[in-house]
Amino acid sequence: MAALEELRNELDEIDAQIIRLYEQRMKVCGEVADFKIQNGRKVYDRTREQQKLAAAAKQVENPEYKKGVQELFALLMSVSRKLQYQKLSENGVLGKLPFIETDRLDTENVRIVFQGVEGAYSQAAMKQYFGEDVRGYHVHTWREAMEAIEDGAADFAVLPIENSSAGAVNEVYDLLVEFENYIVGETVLPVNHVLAGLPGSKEEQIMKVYSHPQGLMQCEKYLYGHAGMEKISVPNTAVAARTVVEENDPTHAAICSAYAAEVYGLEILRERVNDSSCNSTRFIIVTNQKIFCKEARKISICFELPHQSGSLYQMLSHFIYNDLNMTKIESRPVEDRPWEYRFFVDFEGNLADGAVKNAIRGLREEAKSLKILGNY
Ligand SMILES: O=C(O)C(=O)C[C@]1(C(=O)O)C=C[C@@H](O)C=C1
Repeated sequence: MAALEELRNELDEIDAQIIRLYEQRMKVCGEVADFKIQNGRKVYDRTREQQKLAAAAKQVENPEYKKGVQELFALLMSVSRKLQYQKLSENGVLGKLPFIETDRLDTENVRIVFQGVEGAYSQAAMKQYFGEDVRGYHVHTWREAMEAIEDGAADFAVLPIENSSAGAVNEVYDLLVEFENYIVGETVLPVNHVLAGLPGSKEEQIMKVYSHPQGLMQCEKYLYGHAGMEKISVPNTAVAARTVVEENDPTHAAICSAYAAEVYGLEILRERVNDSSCNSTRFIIVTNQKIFCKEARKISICFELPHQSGSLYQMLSHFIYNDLNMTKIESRPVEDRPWEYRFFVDFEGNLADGAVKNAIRGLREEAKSLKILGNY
């Protein structure tokens, strides 16, 4: 058997050839890009790539290596596309993104809509972002808040998108796809729930607990330890507090904020019933204009992918090759297409950055549909 040193020398020689061939290949890819710039052709050619992968597999003698060769070529073509998009970007043919850059958000004399009633966490988030004196009003559902923005009845909506312990607020993700509204800001609100009941009632007496499903989820451990408490979902934590007052029953309580308890004249029976001591909710600020601020640092997009092996991997390569830091990925089922998914990705960057334009161009060509949800 050959010594390791010898085998390594052999590998070094093979690798030197691969490197030379790689350089030759990339040089030709650069020429392909020049041709495409001149002739207005798209960088990504799915049919050609599929043919290439099939042809490469055919040329492999040892069947055990077929898969590896295909993976290698998929990667080579992905790197080739990155180089080509870079060239397109340098030649100014990447086209403008349909978003207008602004110095800062105009938040003077604006009207804000939030879901819930007086005392809702969304209201607290609104005040945290826009200030105590902001003009806000509430609606019953997140959909109504989105409609108010689309119709121009309000300038901004404040919607919860994610909780640190219960995860994504799925319905809001779906509404972002359905409506032509865009994210322009975000704010993270620490969420400390209390158990609140009628004045004079006691924690031991409580048989029914009202809250938003997310509120119940965030207090699962506490509720598990109090098995006698029946959990009842209502549209909002502040609605839960109001319901307790309306029902006027000392065995009923709400999981809500201390502020909601105060607004509805309830007594706090137990502080901090949330499982996590750092429980917090991220709220997004939504408007109907396609705008982004100069100093915006996060981009949210969503896309659907062709139902085929490796398509997500290829999409994600656009972040890697453009050095963009992806901070979050979520998936949601696509309506009426069982087992197909839409992906929601957050990544760091500004829509005016070359690397971002480059990545979005690539993503747009490869995805079945791509929507930029906002830069904030
Ligand atoms: O043939 C092309 O049109 C190319 O751009 C070259 C190439 C490759 O690297 O082989 C790269 C991107 C296309 O999607 C297909 C193939």
